[in-house]
Parts: sequence; C-alpha cells; structure tokens
Amino acid sequence: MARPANKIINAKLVLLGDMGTGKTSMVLRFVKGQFYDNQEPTVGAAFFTQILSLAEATVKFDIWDTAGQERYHSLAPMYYRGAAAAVVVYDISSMDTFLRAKKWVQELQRQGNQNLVMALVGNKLDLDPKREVQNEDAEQFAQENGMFYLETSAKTAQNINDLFFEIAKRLARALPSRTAGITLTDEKRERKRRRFCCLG
Ligand SMILES: Nc1nc2c(ncn2[C@@H]2O[C@H](COP(=O)(O)OP(=O)(O)OP(=O)(O)O)[C@@H](O)[C@H]2O)c(=O)[nH]1
Repeated sequence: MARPANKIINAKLVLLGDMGTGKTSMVLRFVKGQFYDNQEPTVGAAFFTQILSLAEATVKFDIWDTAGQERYHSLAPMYYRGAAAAVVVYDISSMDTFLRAKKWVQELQRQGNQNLVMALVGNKLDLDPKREVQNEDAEQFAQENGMFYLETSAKTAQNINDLFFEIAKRLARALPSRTAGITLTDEKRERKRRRFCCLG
C-alpha cells in the first residue's frame, strides 16, 4: 500500500574534520555502499546527494564533504554556512584528530547556524585495538556541547547508516508539524553561493 505523503526536508549537511579521518569514505559508504583502502584526499570539497525516507519525513541531503588538509581551512565557512547539520569527524586511533575535532566544534559554535544539528563521530572503529581516544571522553565532550555522538567504521559500514538516519530524525523533529516543503538551508545565501561557485 502506498505510504501517505509526508513532509519533505531539503537539508544541507557538511562534514568537517582532520585530513584522513575518513569523511569521504563515510559519505561514499552511505551514498554508494563503497569503500576504498586507498581513498585519495579531497581537494577543496566534494558534493553528494542522498535521500532518506523516514515514517515522519523524507529527507533530501545535500552533502558537502570538505577537505581536511589545513590549506583548505579558509574555504570551510562557505560549506558550513546555511548548513542544517554538521558531522565533525575524528579517527579513534589518533588523539590529534580528536583535538582538531574540538576546534571544529568551537568554530561551528561561533560561526555556524544557530539551530545546527551537530554530530561528533569517531570513525575507524575497526581500529579499536589501536584506540587513542576513549569513548567516554568523546561522549562527555559531545554532551557538553549539545551534540550527539557515535562511533563508526566506513570500512566495515558499522553505524554509518545509523548516523545519517539519526541526523534525519533530528531534522524532522526540529521542524514543526505543518512545514511540508520547508527547506532548512538558507536559500538566499545558497542561491548566492551557487551563482558564485558556478560562474565559469
Ligand atoms: N581502517 C579504516 N580506514 C578507513 C576508514 N575510513 C577511511 N579509512 C581510510 O583512511 C584514509 C583516509 O580516508 P578519507 O575518506 O580520504 O579521509 P578524509 O577525511 O576524507 O580525508 P581528507 O580528504 O584528506 O580530508 C583512506 O586510506 C581510507 O581508506 C575506516 O573506517 N577504517
């Protein structure tokens, strides 16, 4: 039987985090079900789309996967501005990447969207024997900063779909009940950005 029409949410989602933490791999796992051991570093940013159907809403994600290398840092605001959700990624086997993730959270709190749904994600859970970041520490940091926290592995796919489903649920909940068609992205800015980005 056909499901009744539910609200449609267009949500811009940005991934931020140190280089090599697995941002691209997480998105590729979610969007295409693929994983590469030799995933190339992202240059600038990469764009993906994916649709998730929940009982309460259909969420269309516009996903910006940013480059983690320091030289691209100044580009990041272009991608997190107007975002409805941000995923800050670190690698559980690298304390340095966790410290970098904390910096990203501070930057988002200063400059990001006020109602941003934020997730802190410890990726490379399959490297648990080499763990440097304890999950209690990450969980506490996430709680203190109003984020939800999850550990994932893009390699084994563990918790990858759960991450995006949880974000979709929170976005659906953040919207009042009669808001079908409302977009969570900042349309005006987004149009400007598109003009800016696509002028050849
Ligand atoms: N063991 C393991 N390796 C992973 C996982 N996710 C990604 N990798 C590997 O980590 C390396 C970096 O992955 P990327 O997805 O390019 O990381 P990124 O955060 O997008 O990197 P930048 O584009 O430089 O910011 C690649 O060799 C991946 O194969 C994971 O869950 N487990």
